[in-house]
Amino acid sequence: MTQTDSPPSVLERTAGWFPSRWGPDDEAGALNEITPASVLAAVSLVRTGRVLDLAHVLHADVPAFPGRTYRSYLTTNAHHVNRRRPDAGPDGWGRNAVNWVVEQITATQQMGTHLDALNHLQVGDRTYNGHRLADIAEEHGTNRLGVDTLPQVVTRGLLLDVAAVRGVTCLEPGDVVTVADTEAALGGLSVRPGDAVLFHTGWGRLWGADDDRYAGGEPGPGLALAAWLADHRVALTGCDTWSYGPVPAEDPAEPFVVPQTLNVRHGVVVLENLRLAEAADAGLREFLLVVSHAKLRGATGAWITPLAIT
Ligand SMILES: N[C@@H](CC(=O)c1ccccc1NC=O)C(=O)O
Repeated sequence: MTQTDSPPSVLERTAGWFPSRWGPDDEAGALNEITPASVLAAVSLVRTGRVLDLAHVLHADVPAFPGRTYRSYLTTNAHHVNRRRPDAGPDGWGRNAVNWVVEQITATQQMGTHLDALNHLQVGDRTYNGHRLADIAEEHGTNRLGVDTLPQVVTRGLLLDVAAVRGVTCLEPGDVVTVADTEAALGGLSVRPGDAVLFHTGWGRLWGADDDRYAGGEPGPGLALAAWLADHRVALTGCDTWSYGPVPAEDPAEPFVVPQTLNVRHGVVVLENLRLAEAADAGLREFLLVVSHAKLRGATGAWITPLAIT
């Protein structure tokens, strides 16, 4: 957009996007592509019994987008209170001296390894399936498209090692992952409806090693690849980066347009901050993927620990 262009209206920008292919009331988006038959096919990929954990550990200092926070406070008060109960022994409650500790967590969602719900991103005020934020916002979250409305995921996963295809340890911030990279990384494999396509860019190697660089930008799938993934009817996709798609964006006038288009237009669910280096180093390519998320009512996302099972 040059200074003389006026941006398209939300109506123009989203023309033809709603209702989604799964109907106006759908809240599952492209996760509808996962069927009992595709789950069975995915399960048949399990041969070795190896389980790879694709999540990072979450704590207060992990890299994140400004405004997102996670704090955890341990409370040990029960140790004191239990000793003062009428039936306490000298060391705790009861003859068995039971005590406990529990932490209080204050946090935004969108921290650590997580899944974005289809209410997280909008074009103007429009979400997936065209809902207006003004109509779905409640005190606690949204009354549609919250993460609790997304099905839990068991599907075929593909890990595409873009860093290896490019012959680098790590792509650079703003590097655009292309359809050609994807086809090269696929080798003989093909993408099927309902698949989860995960991209290893090497960026995740910075997590905990150079968090400022990690959070300062990222490589990622470009808009053409996002369209290709939607055409191939993938259910979900994710990267070893804090968002999804290149930052800086391909067109600086369109920040975060890749996850925005995947969510709002195509209903494709995005996973972020995946821990993929170990899996890439192990040569992981095609596997059973299990992604279960906490059913937080109306929330914009949820922590996940994706499991790749071979
Ligand atoms: N989901 C993360 C990071 C992210 O992806 C993001 C951050 C700011 C604006 C748009 C984002 N796109 C989400 O898919 C977050 O919202 O903090």
